[in-house]
Amino acid sequence: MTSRTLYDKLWDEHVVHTEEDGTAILYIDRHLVHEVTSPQAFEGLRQAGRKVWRVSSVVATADHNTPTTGWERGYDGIEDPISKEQITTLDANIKSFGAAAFFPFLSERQGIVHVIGPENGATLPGMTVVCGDSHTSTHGAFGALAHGIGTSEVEHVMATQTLLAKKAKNLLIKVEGSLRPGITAKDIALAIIGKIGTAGGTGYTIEFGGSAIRSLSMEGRMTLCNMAIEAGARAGLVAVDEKTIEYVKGRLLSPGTDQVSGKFVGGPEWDQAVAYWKTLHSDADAKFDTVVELDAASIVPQVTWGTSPEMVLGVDARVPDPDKEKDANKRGAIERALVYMGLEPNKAMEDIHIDKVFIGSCTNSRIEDMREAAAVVKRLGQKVARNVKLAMVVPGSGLVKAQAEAEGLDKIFTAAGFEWREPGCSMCLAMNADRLEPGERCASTSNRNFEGRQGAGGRTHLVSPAMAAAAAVHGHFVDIRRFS
Ligand SMILES: CC(C)[C@H](C(=O)O)[C@@H](O)C(=O)O
Ligand code: SF4
Repeated sequence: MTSRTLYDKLWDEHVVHTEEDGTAILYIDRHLVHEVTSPQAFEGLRQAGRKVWRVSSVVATADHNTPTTGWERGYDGIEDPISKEQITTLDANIKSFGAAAFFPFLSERQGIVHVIGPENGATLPGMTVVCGDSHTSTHGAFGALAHGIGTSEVEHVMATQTLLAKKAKNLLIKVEGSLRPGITAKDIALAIIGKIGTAGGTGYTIEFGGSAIRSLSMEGRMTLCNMAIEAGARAGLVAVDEKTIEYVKGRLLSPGTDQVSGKFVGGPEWDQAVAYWKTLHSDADAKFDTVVELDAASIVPQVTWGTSPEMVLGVDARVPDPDKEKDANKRGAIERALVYMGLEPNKAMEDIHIDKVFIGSCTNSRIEDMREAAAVVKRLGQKVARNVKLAMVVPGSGLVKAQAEAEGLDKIFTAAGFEWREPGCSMCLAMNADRLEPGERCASTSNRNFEGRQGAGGRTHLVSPAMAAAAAVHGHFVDIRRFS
């Protein structure tokens, strides 16, 4: 057999039929569902008198609209009536259509869909994973073919367990060498987008490879694949290795987990799965359509200065000067971004003062992110700076929250003046009570810095959790390498 990339293997394993023009029908193994993109899909099924084709493929949670405070008041704590309706509609839909697992608002395992999927073993290597959400690329960290779909496709998958798709091209992004102290997966992701641009991955499935990627934890790999979509690719992938298998072992829905005790017991199903998972890597001589290489040691802490993730520089740089840009289109884009962001050309990134800090989102709200941010706060030993009106830490799920609390991380945050919130998408996007006011500037660990993303007129700077924590304490961006 000819050599294949990991993407080729996953594709071949799931393709049911291919038309002459390349349109294919893909079988879908896992369907993750949240409250924003599912109501119309369920309504469509209802109107057509259809059922969900494979209920056991559905795992659902509420995340975008859930409040991050006031949980003691239960559903009454959801102030916004539209948010409340979305959340209760999901409850009702899952009740009538069913699911393999549902982690509703207020439940212990509730959280951001891209955090709870892997955490509960709903995401497994070799699966096709879809969700009506662009950051479904996150799950590719497990060697799963995972991408976001639209609401009409959500209904299509529910009705047929398949998706119409066209095969993308193969792009290998190879990051070799060792990261410098203080540099994280978030910095790799932003550095990649800075290099290839937000359209660099368009039409491709990206496989992230190289020694620096292999050295990343599963959390780091998820951060990286999460942002594949911001690089223009619908899916990102990392090959399966021992870390992948170790992470999956003993998770709620993983094979080999005893459903009564919730403990790992193993058995033939697990052994067979592991044997298959070990084949989930690109063959040594597999051909990629494009290869991009980065040197890990050259990556510095990244901070976005503009209104697109590709408008990013090292924290040791200065805000770009449009007058130095020869290309008229690029110059115009820089000028517009600087006006929106309220920034002067040539200002040192370290001199940018902030009003709010948001540590959370499906990019950076896992336990490792909480640990990294808390470690910085602890090391600096100071409180949140006076000019910072609000610094909030929002764990990605109830389980992350519980784990962080068991480790005492919440105490480190609250003692320093951070707010420790309930899990959800929170201030990543303005769909719930957490948002920026017009003109407010935020150091955010999320993945999008578009105009108005965190609230109308809000100004977002994307950074790693460590950089966000350091910025909270100093009141402006600082080079985390000085404390690492
Ligand atoms: C609400 C949802 C459809 C959206 C997405 O697709 O990504 C959101 O999660 C986002 O991050 O913008
Ligand atoms: S945390 Fe942000 S990016 Fe992730 S799913 Fe929620 S809104 Fe989308």
